[in-house]
Amino acid sequence: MSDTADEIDLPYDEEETSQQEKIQVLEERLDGLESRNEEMRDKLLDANAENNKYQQKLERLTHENKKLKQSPLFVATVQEMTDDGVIIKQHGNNQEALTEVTDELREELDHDARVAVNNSLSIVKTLSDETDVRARVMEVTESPDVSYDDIGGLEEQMQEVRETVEMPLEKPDMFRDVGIDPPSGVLLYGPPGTGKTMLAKAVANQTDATFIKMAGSELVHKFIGEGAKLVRDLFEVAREHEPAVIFIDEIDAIAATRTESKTSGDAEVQRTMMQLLSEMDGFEDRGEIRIIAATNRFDMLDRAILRPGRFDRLIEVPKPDEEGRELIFEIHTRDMNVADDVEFAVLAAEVEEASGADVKAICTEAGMFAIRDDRTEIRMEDFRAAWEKVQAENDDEEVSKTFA
Ligand SMILES: Nc1ncnc2c1ncn2[C@@H]1O[C@H](COP(=O)(O)OP(=O)(O)OP(=O)(O)O)[C@@H](O)[C@H]1O
Repeated sequence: MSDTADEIDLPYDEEETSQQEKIQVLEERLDGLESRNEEMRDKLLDANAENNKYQQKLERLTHENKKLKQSPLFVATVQEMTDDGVIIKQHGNNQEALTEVTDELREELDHDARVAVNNSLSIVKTLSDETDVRARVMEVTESPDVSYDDIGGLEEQMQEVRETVEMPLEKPDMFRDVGIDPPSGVLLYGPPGTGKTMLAKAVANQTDATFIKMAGSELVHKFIGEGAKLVRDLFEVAREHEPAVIFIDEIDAIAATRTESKTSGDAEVQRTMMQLLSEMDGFEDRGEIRIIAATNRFDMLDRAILRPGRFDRLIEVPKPDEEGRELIFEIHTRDMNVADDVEFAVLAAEVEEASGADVKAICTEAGMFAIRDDRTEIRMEDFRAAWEKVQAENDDEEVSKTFA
């Protein structure tokens, strides 16, 4: 292609063509070039979008890869510092071991120091104090910013959570006067991304309670040997923060049906679950603490945790129906600049099988599509393209879970 005006090959004979003809020919050429330019620009945008998609995929896979490579650490306490190395005692199984350390690490260590060790019992890092581990697995929010208005399509579930968690916190006297015990624990079960965490946060917000969240999988997989102790800590932190709502996510990780195998991992899980049950059983005068647990794997739960006095109120949180999806679209687009032609009822019908979390992702992605197209208004086509993208991402996640 020519870069300078001198090099341009003119589509007419300079001498013989009239001025009028020249203008016409040049205008035609300009039109052609403009439309080519437009085409190239579209292609470039598509390529950029594609590039973005692969970039995101790459990031996700890199993250997944990193997660897979991180093996869990065990917690131990330093018993003795000897010339031959450091004697540590593992939590959980109380096994002692002699391990070598570098001079730098030795300086940081002391008798009774808590350390994290890897599979071969080498010290990986020192844990400064108890709150360190606590902070890693416990999320404490004085006042979560989710209200019932932010939840779409779970009317019945909201009603039930309000009766079983909110009422006992707000009107404990009523239960006493009537002479019944409020339900001990409430178990929310259903597919991922359907609003279980939101429900627990909203009830804490409504009752001005502190929201304390712990994920079952972190309890048993992050710091092996600490599970039971962390459960004790969890209830202690709740007592310190009354009124409080304890939310145990992925409870199946600590309360899965007992397996026959007696691996140390299983024993650890058992100990953690026993601690949870004993905290709940011995929690007669629970005061202003309510417990909500959540799971995506109801089928895997050990029935022991569902006995009366434990998680004895079960609430199913399903994927939203069409009406629910429409409400969730409305909630998540409250602050978005949506074009007049966008009809959430139509979209809700189209995004069959979408969870609440999917609908939220669609709204954010639709906004991204508008930005990419240099627009500030989000159109119907953006939402549709976003649904395609969210579906593709969900499929990718399924694949990486299968290979994990
Ligand atoms: N019913 C809903 N109404 C409004 N937003 C929702 C709803 N369900 C999910 N969402 C959106 O999806 C996000 C994830 O939902 P949430 O964490 O409550 O799901 P969950 O059921 O606890 O999922 P998981 O089982 O994966 O922990 C929320 O932050 C919210 O933005």
